[in-house]
Amino acid sequence: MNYQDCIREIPDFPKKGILFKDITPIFKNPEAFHNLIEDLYNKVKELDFDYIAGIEARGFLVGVPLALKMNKGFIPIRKKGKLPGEVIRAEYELEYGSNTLEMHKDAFEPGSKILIIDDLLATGGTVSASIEMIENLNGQVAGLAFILELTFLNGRERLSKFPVISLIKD
Ligand SMILES: O=P(O)(O)OC[C@H]1O[C@H](OP(=O)(O)OP(=O)(O)O)[C@H](O)[C@@H]1O
Ligand SMILES: Nc1ncnc2[nH]cnc12
Repeated sequence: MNYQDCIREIPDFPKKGILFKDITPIFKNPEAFHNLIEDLYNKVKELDFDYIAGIEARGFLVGVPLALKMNKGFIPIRKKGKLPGEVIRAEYELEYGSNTLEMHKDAFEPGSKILIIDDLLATGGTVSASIEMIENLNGQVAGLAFILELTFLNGRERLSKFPVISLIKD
């Protein structure tokens, strides 16, 4: 089964007016899940990076299997209050609200090259907060990869400094 056919749309979630793209059916179908990770792998394999950073929660679903396949370390970027060590934080706005993300200050060695992974690019607020934290910790952002890009929200425009990969544009 193609992962492209496993994304369903749920209107008015989590707020009225938002058309929510639900990726959960991909992970229920091993063939679709496999195809997804294979496609992502083929798109990012030319990039030069040391670690994959995944954004909680849906970024973990794709970041962890990809990191394992590519023999790279995985770094979690989490919502506030979840990481136990010393953290750096960044506040941000997204398509349907605002929040705070955190990373461990010692998550990677200064100068490391990091590929950021998330499931979906909407306004780009979430990934921009992640870039800000990585750069403040003296990391180099090697690229940004997503399953799905909502092009009408123009998130890509604020990310023009970096290679941006998305498997599906909507
Ligand atoms: O480009 P943006 O407008 O910032 O939106 C994209 C973000 O929104 C969703 O996360 P959400 O905060 O809903 O969290 P979840 O992954 O924990 O469900 C999605 O997984 C991205 O991280
Ligand atoms: N429309 C949407 N569907 C799923 N996740 C999202 N994150 C931000 N906007 C979203």
